[in-house]
Parts: sequence; structure tokens; C-alpha cells
Amino acid sequence: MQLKPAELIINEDGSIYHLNLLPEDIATTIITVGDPDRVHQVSQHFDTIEVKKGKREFHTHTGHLNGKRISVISTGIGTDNIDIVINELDALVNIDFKTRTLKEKHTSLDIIRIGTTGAIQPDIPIDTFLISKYSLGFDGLLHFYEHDNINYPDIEDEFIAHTSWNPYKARPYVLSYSEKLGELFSDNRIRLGFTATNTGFYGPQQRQLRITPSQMELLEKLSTFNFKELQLTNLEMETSGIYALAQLLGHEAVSLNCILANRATGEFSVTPTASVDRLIEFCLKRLA
Ligand SMILES: O=P(O)(O)O[C@H]1O[C@H](CO)[C@@H](O)[C@H]1O
Ligand SMILES: O=c1cc[nH]c(=O)[nH]1
Repeated sequence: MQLKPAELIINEDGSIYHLNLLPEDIATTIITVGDPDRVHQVSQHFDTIEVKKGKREFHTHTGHLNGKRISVISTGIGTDNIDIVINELDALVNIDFKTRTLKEKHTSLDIIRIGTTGAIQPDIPIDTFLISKYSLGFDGLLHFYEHDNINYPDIEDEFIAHTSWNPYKARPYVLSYSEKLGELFSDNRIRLGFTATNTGFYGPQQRQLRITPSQMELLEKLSTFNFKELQLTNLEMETSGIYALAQLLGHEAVSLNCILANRATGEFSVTPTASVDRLIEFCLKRLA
């Protein structure tokens, strides 16, 4: 079946609509970062850079490090952007742009998020790293796709009861990381966590500047949730969407987080750039 021009949108130069990339522009190992400035922060470690392209908040550098081809791409903030980025990356490897048909041979990508986060447990130190073994999505993105049994309804049900979850919000969904990538980055200095992915930075993460979030006690409910010893550890804004689309499309994904804030103690890192740098270096050492 041929994909219609309004379904698979290809720019005049043959690149995919938002990412502005050609199929040959990306590696099968992809690092995603939220901040477009972090793309250079990663690629400055590469030995060579062959592709530098961008459009909107989506900037990509592809290059080689110790013989391994790696792409780093900025997603901007939020799971709505993740829907675009992961679908378009998948299209670049699994759809034939000339015939507009799905390729018979599936290519699986390794997708690694290097992001920042706020811890919600007081014992998680600022400037340390955390790997999201599980994610809890408040964004609802998974519900827009057909899927069977990739999530954990028992954890979701207990979370909904524990927090008296407002039924006007999307049903939270729980997913897990790729075991393969989890093992690659496993390190006894890095905590494995259960990451909540939020639909905003202020009200959705119970931050009050001038307007009051509707359920201020939610932060405390999140930190006291406990499912068979599984506790929520941190808040950010992309991981559940990445895990959802990666699993639906047959890719491997893991989210690496640098703890910049601790919401329980009220602290924020005084060396955020250096701490993210250390996470980038750790990630690249394991990859290449
Ligand atoms: O530092 P990044 O990767 O953008 O990640 C975190 O920081 C942003 C909010 O400041 C959100 O995107 C959140 O997920
Ligand atoms: O508290 C934080 C810090 C980084 N990113 C978030 O989404 N929340």
C-alpha cells in the first residue's frame, strides 16, 4: 500500500517533513537530547561529523566515534515532539521514500535519551545519574496507538487508587526500558529508577509560581507510591513517549537522566552543564 502525500510528508529535497533528514543521514544508534544546544555538547566528542542539519527545534549531527556511527538529535520538550521524532526516525529506516511503501526488512534503532530531571526522593543526590527502568506516562500518547499488553495495568491501577487520579486526565501508563540497552549502561554507581513523564514543567510537576496546581498533594503522593517495593524516583517530560513508540515500532530505547533538581529537598544543581557533560561522556564511553 502506498502512503499518501499527506500521510508521509516528504520535503522537496527528499527529506522527512519535520526532521529535514534524508534516510542516509542517520545512524542506527541515536542519542536524543531535549535541548538543541546539547547536540553540539555531544557531537564535540565525535572524531568526525558528516551531517549537520536542522529545522525548528530538531537539530541533528551524525558522525563517528572510535569507528561507530552515531546520530544525536534534539527533540525539544515534551512527548508531543517525541511522537514526531520517533515516527520520523522510524520512517527514515523502515519506509522506502521512492515507492512510499513499507520496507520488507525491518531495521531496529538503538535510541538513548540523555536528559535532565528532577528527583522526588530526598536520598537521590543532585548531579548524579539515573536510568529509567520503568516509566509512568501522564501524557496519554500510548492510548492513540493500537497495542497489546506492552504496559503494566496492575501498577497503573494501584497508582490511580493511591493518588485518587483525576479522571479528566489521561490514564497513566507504565512501560519498561530495553533490557539490552539497560544492560549496556548498567553501572553500580547509577541508580535504576521509575520515572514519571509529565505533560508540563510547572502545574503538571506541582510547581507553583503565580497559579496554583489543582492537586498540590500529588507530589507527595508520587513520592509515597510503592508497588511491591517499586518507588517513583524522578520527573521529566519525554521518557514514556520514547518507550511507547520505540516498543510499538520495534526499536530499543533507554532513558539516561542527570539529576539537576531535587523536589523533596528543594535543591537545584549549581553545575548543570558540567554534570550533563559527565553523563554524555559516560554514555559515549559505553557506546563506542
Ligand atoms: O533536559 P531535557 O532533555 O530537555 O529534559 C528535561 O528538561 C526539560 C524541562 O526543563 C524537559 O524536556 C525534561 O524532560
Ligand atoms: O524538575 C525537573 C528538572 C528537569 N526536568 C524536568 O522536567 N523537571
